[in-house]
Amino acid sequence: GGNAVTLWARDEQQAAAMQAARCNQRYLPGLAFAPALQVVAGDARALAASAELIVIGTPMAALRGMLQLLKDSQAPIAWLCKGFEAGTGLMAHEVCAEVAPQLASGVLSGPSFAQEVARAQPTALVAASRHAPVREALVQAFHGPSLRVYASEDIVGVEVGGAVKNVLAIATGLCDGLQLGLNARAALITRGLAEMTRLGLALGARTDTFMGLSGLGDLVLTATGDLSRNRRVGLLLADGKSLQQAVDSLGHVAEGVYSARTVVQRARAAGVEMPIAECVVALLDGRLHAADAVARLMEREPTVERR
Ligand SMILES: NC(=O)C1=CN([C@@H]2O[C@H](COP(=O)(O)OP(=O)(O)OC[C@H]3O[C@@H](n4cnc5c(N)ncnc54)[C@H](O)[C@@H]3O)[C@@H](O)[C@H]2O)C=CC1
Ligand SMILES: O=C(CO)COP(=O)(O)O
Repeated sequence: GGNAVTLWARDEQQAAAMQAARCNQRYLPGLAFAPALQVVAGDARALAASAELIVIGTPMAALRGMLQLLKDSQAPIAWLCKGFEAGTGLMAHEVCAEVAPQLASGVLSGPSFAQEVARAQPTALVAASRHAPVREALVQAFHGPSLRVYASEDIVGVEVGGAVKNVLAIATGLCDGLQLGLNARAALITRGLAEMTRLGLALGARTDTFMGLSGLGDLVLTATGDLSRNRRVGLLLADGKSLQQAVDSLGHVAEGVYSARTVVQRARAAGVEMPIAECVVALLDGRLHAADAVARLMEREPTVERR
């Protein structure tokens, strides 16, 4: 978008290699950096002091540490993480409220495989924050010819959508790997969306958010798109790989593996039924075989169709 961007990396050697090659060989090979992008390592706090907008692009597990590092920043700050924090079960904005409540913060989320965004393929995102200046800064910085950025005040809904769709993508990967059929996949996505919505409403989200980019949008993308790491975990498990083998063979983070338990724990605490997510956790824990998971879901009592 013509903005001057500084990419800070924690690994000095990696930063120097990217700056020299003008490319991220490991994650986005063959895609040249824009001239306005500079890659650095070193003192992140000092760098943040002169930033107009800060974006944290790490897995959920690193968010707390990054917020601690950047907690004195004056600039609006947003994260890209999709998950609930393992151990605490907190959403990203709740982690921020614990670590740095004074920050003007938010999340940029929605259906967006990094490879496609980097190739400037058309993509739509949602910038969610309770602070109007953060929403405005994100739209102004990222909205452009290949990226539409919609604003939302419903950060709870957007973060629940981003976390739960990863768990459901593992389920649909399993479903497709076991060749259960297209009907089964459509059923999983639809009833999964109902689970996501129920949890979101219990945590204070708005219903319409789940019909939006970070709900239905990201669920459809991740559950059906083979670029998804979470979907690939499901496919590998269906192929008989252990969870460790599946995670090792990805070489990238699959957030659903780490947030599935916390999603289910928060649902139980809120009195929300999430049978598909419960099956994913039982599968990941090795307490259930895939074939038994199918039977468990199909043998549930008949009920009315509702959220
Ligand atoms: N890759 C994708 O297509 C998309 C990813 N996301 C979300 O963005 C988040 C990050 O995903 P990826 O970039 O794919 O993950 P990744 O595993 O590639 O990690 C991103 C970067 O964070 C760095 N990092 C890890 N731990 C760190 C720490 N403690 N301190 C500083 N840096 C650290 C890694 O070295 C890496 O360079 C996840 O929550 C994911 O769900 C959201 C949309 C699309
Ligand atoms: O969140 C994503 C796309 O919106 C990326 O999904 P995976 O983490 O499953 O690759």
